[in-house]
Amino acid sequence: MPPKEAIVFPSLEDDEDQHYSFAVEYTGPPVTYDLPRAVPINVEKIPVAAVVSKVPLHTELHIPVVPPILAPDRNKFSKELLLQPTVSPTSVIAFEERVSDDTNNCLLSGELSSYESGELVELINNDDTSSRRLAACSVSNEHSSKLDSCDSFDKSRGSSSQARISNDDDLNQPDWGSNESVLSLDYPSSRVSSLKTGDCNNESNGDVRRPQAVTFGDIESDDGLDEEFSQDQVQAQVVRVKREPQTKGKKGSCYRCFKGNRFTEKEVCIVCDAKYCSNCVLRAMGSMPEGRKCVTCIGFPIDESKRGVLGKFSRMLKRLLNDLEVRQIMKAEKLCEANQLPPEYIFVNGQPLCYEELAILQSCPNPPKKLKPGNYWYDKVFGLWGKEGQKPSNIISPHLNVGGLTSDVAVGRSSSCRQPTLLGYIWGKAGTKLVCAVLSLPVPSKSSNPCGESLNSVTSRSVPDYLEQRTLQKILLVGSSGSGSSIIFKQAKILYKDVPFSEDERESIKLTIQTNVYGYLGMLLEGRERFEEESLAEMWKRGSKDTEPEAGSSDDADSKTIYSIGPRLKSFSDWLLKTMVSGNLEAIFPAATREYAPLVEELWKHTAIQETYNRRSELEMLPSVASYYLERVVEILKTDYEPSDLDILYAEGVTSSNGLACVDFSFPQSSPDENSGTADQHDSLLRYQLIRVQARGFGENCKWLEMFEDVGMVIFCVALSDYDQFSADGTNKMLLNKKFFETIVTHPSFDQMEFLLILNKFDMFEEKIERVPLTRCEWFDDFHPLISRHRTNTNSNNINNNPTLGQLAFHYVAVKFKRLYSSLTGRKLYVSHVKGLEPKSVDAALKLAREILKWDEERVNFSLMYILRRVNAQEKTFALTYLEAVRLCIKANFGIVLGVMILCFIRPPVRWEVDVLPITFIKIPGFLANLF
Ligand SMILES: Nc1nc2c(ncn2[C@@H]2O[C@H](COP(=O)(O)OP(=O)(O)OP(=O)(O)O)[C@@H](O)[C@H]2O)c(=O)[nH]1
Ligand SMILES: [Mg+2]
Repeated sequence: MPPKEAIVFPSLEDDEDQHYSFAVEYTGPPVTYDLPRAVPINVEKIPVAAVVSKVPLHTELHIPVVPPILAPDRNKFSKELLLQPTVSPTSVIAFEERVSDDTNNCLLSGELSSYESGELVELINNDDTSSRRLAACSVSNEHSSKLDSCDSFDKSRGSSSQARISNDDDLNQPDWGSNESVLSLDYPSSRVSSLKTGDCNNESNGDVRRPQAVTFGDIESDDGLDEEFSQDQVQAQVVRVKREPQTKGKKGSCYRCFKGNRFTEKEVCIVCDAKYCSNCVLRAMGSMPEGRKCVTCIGFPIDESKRGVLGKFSRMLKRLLNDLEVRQIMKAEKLCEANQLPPEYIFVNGQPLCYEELAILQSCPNPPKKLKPGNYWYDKVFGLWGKEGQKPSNIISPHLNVGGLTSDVAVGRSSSCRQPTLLGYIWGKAGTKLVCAVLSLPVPSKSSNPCGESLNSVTSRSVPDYLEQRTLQKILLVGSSGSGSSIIFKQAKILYKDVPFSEDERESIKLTIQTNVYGYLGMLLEGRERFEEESLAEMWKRGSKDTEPEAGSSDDADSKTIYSIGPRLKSFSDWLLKTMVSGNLEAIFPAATREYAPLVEELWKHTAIQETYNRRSELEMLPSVASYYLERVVEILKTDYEPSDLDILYAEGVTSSNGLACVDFSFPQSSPDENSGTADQHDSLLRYQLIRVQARGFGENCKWLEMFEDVGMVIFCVALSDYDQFSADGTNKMLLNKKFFETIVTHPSFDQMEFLLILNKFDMFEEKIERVPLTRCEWFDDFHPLISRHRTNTNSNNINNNPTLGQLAFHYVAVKFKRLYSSLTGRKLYVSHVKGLEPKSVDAALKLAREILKWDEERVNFSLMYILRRVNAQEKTFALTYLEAVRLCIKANFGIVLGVMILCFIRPPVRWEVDVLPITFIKIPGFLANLF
């Protein structure tokens, strides 16, 4: 019997007929009737002292003092079933089960006092994610004695039980109470009050043959049990026993119907390895709240050999269930608490981990990959990680407070990997890279860089900074609200990431989209009301003018227009508008999608809404993307809706509006037919990081801007279509953009920084400029384009011969910004027009950003890396200062000549001149420079 089922019974040699009750886990077939529920309590939060029954307290009576039960040490105990003393031989009073898992609410608890023997009780976990069924049973003294002597229970340890039932004779226990009192421990008094104390004490009660006394072994009490809880014993307890299947037929057959052979397709329980055929699997596994487990295995830890299959569905499940169900089950299987890796299975430097340590390990920037139970060694200084007795398998984040030994000992286990700290950050060095490649040794990822940070001196730290810059180029994307920065960010994800959005992201984006769609619907309903009022007013006006209202025509008929809806839809519409106004739209999800889908469908198909939708251009609040979703409103508001990449791209509110979002990517290699060379291949190896921050995210006076001074360039995003828009205080939005642009480009953090201005929403701009003059914005009041008479096609792309008005206006706006930038910084601004909704357009703009970075790099590349390779550690400080001066000169557009002059004037060591000067005049191709 596994320890969790250990039940403690008193020795009752003296009374063979005595009956006692206890709770065991119910393992029979599913029951058809509703089970009474035992409500959980969280004992951690309610330290409860013992409740003493209403015994007449004699002065000489010695009442045992029971300390409050503290939270169990989760490392010490796996599972224990605690039995409270029974009062009546045929009823169970109370029990509780401790489950050692990684939650704080690890206590299951219930009360069986009112249940008959054999009756089932559903035991609910505190977080309501799992429940257990227990049967109240009664056993004879004989059986209880057997249970008492059961192997799995080591009475002397006292650890498997919190409460022990005893008879009068067993008085050699130190803190046993009076033979007249009944105590209950770690149980709220309110609940304990259900104990029929009278029953316990009243000897005249026929049910009670003998008064009972209880003693309690507190988990962490210091009442002499400490020695008993030796470390070894505690460790012994955490060995989890593999659960055996309930039934087993002939070899290869289904464990439930006993049909089939080993070739029959079967689904396997990840706990007990029971195999079920497709006819039985759903019956045997139920709704699978913890994935593929028999109903009776729910709550049990998985068989560790099956960890690899967690979350990987079988073809059988896919056939039996729909996609959504399979995904939910797989998600639960991977993420539910019961299936998480038990920390005590992982030994690091000889010591088992505790929950906190495992959490640290798994959440560090560079965690071990595919962590499995076993013995590992970990070098805290270098972050080397490997299986005990083997070479390092990868480099994880260093300085994690996990495992037993210091790094010295750990390194001793694999001395070949030990490196003196004096070497500094060695991973960037070509030699190290080569050695690692030859010996198949792991190399730390860039994210595990803290290692380098903490080890290096100030001078040597600059070296990897240069190298780092060359491998991960950071690009800051900024723009004021509505400029389209988040759409560009999302486009980058979709364009350059293999998996742009994770399952979880998609799930939350789905809710966002559905909320948005309700919002758009609300705007339509608002518009409908307005249009209805307008047409009614018009009707009445016309009616009073043209004809007298016909005698007998009802008021109702008069007050109907194409925008009118029936009372039922009207009340739904009123409710939705009210919810929107109160800002509670999010609160009605996800129930809304289920409950209101039919109403939404009816509403959408109604002529009144369709007519309103036809006039959507008049609804100012309705964003242009709204129609994309409203066309598919019925499909989107269904529960099984799965957003496509395009849906996500168009969705508003997906990237946090004031927060920071970043994505790492490489530009994919161009297709073979495109003109690609070695440089292009090289580019696909370079990593870029796009960091998107919205204006609000910089805080007051852009105080957080300093955080981004290590970026390689800034992309500033402006919506071209803002020129005729005004903010709430009446300021033109283009002027607000201009002001924000000035703040950013003149910020000291971005001194000498390259800027690319993206003039976004070019599609809207081209369309709008035909209707609304650009001069609507006072900054553009001198825009007087010469328009060719031969201009026939407004969308012509032939910008040189016959530019469209939109193109002319774009150039004008671009020049305005360029002049502004030049006047503020004395530098050149790069500008690109973009249609944010078109991937190609965004791709072109981001590739332009890459080119700008490259030009910038190449200008600086001439000698820096070359010099750095040649100097020794002492010369490094001087070298770096020197090179920085050259770099700044070049960057500041003083030109190469000046850079070289400085090289000559400052007179670096002679051998540098010999090495460097000749190369300074040779442009090192980007890919060569990156090898250094
Ligand atoms: N027609 C058109 N719409 C665009 C374009 N770029 C963005 N939009 C839409 O403009 C709206 C605002 O774009 P976002 O990318 O969310 O703007 P933002 O800079 O993130 O601003 P906030 O969302 O306010 O933080 C969205 O509805 C986009 O779909 C474009 O080039 N053309
Ligand atoms: Mg946005």
